[in-house]
Amino acid sequence: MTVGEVPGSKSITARALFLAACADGTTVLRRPLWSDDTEGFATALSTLGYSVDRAPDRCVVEGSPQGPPAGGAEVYCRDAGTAARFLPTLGALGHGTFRFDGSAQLRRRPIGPLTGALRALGVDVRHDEQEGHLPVTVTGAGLSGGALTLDASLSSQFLTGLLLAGPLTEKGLTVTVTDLVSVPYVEMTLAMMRRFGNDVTWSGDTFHVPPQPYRAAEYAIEPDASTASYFLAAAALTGRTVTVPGLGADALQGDVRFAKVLQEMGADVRLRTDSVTVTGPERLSGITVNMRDISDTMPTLAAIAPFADGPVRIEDVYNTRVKECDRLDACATNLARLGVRVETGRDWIQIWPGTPRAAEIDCRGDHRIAMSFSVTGLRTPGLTLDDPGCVRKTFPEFHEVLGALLRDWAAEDVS
Ligand SMILES: O=C(O)C1=C[C@@H](OP(=O)(O)O)[C@@H](O)[C@H](O)C1
Ligand SMILES: C=C(OP(=O)(O)O)C(=O)O
Repeated sequence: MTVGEVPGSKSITARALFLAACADGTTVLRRPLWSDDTEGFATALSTLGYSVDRAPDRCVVEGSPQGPPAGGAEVYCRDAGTAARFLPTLGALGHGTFRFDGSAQLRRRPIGPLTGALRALGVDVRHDEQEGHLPVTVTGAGLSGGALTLDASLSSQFLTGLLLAGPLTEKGLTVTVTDLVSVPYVEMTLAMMRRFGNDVTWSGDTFHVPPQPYRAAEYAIEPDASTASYFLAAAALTGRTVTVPGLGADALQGDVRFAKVLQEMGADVRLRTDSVTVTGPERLSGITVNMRDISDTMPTLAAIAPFADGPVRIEDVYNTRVKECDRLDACATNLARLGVRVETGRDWIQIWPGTPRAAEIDCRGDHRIAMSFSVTGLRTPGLTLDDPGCVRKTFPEFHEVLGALLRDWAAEDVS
């Protein structure tokens, strides 16, 4: 069964919008994601004075290499970590006072390493309420650049925000990281900067970004690999076959490696250059896996783990505690509600085989908890979600697409 409706990558759409805004000329993005996060990102760019023309299957952006055309703005980042961690650097490149705020959920998430880095570069940054959190006011006067040290152990997005802005600084930017999570997202940033004409050098812990204009581009956005994980997990759990076209071994997104995790658990996985197919085994096997690089798929694995024939242990995912919610705690609490044995530590979770019973999932407003446990629901009659709508952050049509897949499977069984 082919899932043709996996929408565009959130992370690629956000970077492409940023790069388009910084480029000299007009950029056309093909098949961007339109969801709460990326609509918020595009709206934020409009608020910053950029011309952004949105259509369902494309987006046209007029770049402004001098920084935001607006001489000041109030930018609302909604729930989006990408907007909160990328856009303040645009404010710093601009001229005027730029205030960034977000939802209560986003305000709880850390931003201090990024604002500390901007201060180290001489930018006037003020946390308006709580140090290290939104709302934040950036008084931009252009960025001269220079060298700084960054702790990216809680989020790689701090580094991406700085790298993306680096080419538009006067002297360029040198960033040395003391720790770094989610490395594939940084590789994605560098690959996309390259497509827009900039070459970052990365050696050991240090990234050097030369001052260099970005060139506008025509850019096609891949389907979202984290979103695909729910459909691949659904196949793995039910013994069915799912193919996601447009996403394969050549993908920019590290989360495509989730298919390899399913393979290690016994699924039959075909990872071609531009598609991935998963066929579920009779029974998944238990596994111990380090998900530091692909931690957005930790809840997907946790949600199918009870159906494996042995314990599933997921390690090195501390920073999932500072995502849309504390995801280690949310997974553990919800699995326990389903009657499944589970234990967590600072940066790990272990789940034992069990037979989940009917319960309501406490989504905590987190799209990934809602989508992951919807997959558990495929083998748990009576499982419900307290907040199904929270999927709007990255995939507003999730429940409809999953429902259509189930109807196709039922039709297959009849014929
Ligand atoms: O740069 C990005 O687009 C992202 C990086 C990751 O965050 P962290 O670096 O905070 O782990 C990921 O979880 C998030 O969904 C998107
Ligand atoms: C962590 C996530 O989002 P962000 O950090 O971009 O808000 C996510 O989508 O799982």
